[in-house]
Amino acid sequence: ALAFLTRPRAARIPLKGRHVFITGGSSGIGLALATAAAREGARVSILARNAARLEDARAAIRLATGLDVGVHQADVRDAAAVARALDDAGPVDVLVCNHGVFVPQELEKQDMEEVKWMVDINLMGTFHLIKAALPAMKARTRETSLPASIAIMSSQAGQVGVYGYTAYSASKFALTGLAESLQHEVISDDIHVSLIFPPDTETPGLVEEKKKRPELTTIIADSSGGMKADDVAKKALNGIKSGRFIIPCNFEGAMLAIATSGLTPQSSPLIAFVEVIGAGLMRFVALCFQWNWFSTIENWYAKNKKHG
Ligand SMILES: NC(=O)C1=CN([C@@H]2O[C@H](COP(=O)(O)OP(=O)(O)OC[C@H]3O[C@@H](n4cnc5c(N)ncnc54)[C@H](OP(=O)(O)O)[C@@H]3O)[C@@H](O)[C@H]2O)C=CC1
Ligand SMILES: CCCCCCCCCCCCCCCC(=O)[C@@H](N)CO
Repeated sequence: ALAFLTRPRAARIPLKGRHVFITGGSSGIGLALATAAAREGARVSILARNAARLEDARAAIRLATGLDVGVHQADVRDAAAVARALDDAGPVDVLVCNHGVFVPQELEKQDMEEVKWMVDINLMGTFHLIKAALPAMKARTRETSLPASIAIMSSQAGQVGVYGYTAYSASKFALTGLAESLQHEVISDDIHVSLIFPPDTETPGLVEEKKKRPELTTIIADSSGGMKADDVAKKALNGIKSGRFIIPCNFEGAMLAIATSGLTPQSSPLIAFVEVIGAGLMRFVALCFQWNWFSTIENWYAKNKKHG
């Protein structure tokens, strides 16, 4: 019955010879994705703000793969600059909206400027990219009769709210609403939307984040095992190629995906089966995690005498 029910229908999205456009491709997970996609024979373009870091990334990818990637300098907050970059790059087959910023802080202590900055880049930047890329992507799937992909980098903090991440989690949860609605709108063009949910991942961004991260944020985030950027990139590309809507990256991520499966699209009958069977059990496991997190917060505040 699930094999009949699951929608959208399963797809195989080839990468070889196709144009993969990756934002935030100059660092961390984006750089790992660009390198892996180039290795798979894709034509890769990367976009970021800092020109020097883009050139360093291009050199690193050439060193690792012997292949050249296209670089585009733009701020995703600037819709016109994003449109120009996509125009220069040419029609895209696989759009990876990976750029992102994160500064954890209790909302009470965080400036509204910083909240807006995270939402503008993580959420509005993704809107700018999709708006600019979509017309040419649609024309291209009609032309080539090959399925295309729009992949969006979320985070496990986009599946569950975490102490210190009010702004960041809000920006990432919002991407789920965007992605679910968008999948309805683009399925008839054979475009498959993916949401990627990594745990803490060793990147230059994480090194910066850890300098400021509240202790409780780190304790709760440590509930999920850390990963290397190359491993996240591998999981992400496999998920994109299989046209998966939800792409978890580690074991905790697989549990989170079941616990939060709700009304998400699902093209795999096998995973749908695990979701149907696992839902009740994973809700129980989730309650145990929340019990543990609230106990930790309570004890931490008791110890540090920081009651509001
Ligand atoms: N590392 C982690 O622990 C996790 C990361 N993620 C998500 O993965 C993604 C990548 O993270 P990570 O690799 O750690 O990040 P890094 O900080 O290492 O890299 C971020 C990339 O995004 C680019 N970028 C940032 N702001 C903009 C902007 N306004 N316009 C264009 N490009 C921009 C950066 O280039 P430049 O600064 O030059 O613009 C850089 O290439 C993010 O969306 C993040 O939220 C999710 C879960 C865990
Ligand atoms: C049903 C049972 C579920 C059990 C597992 C729960 C684990 C949740 C941990 C949340 C971790 C959030 C990490 C955010 C990383 C990130 O995005 C920042 N580093 C910024 O980039």
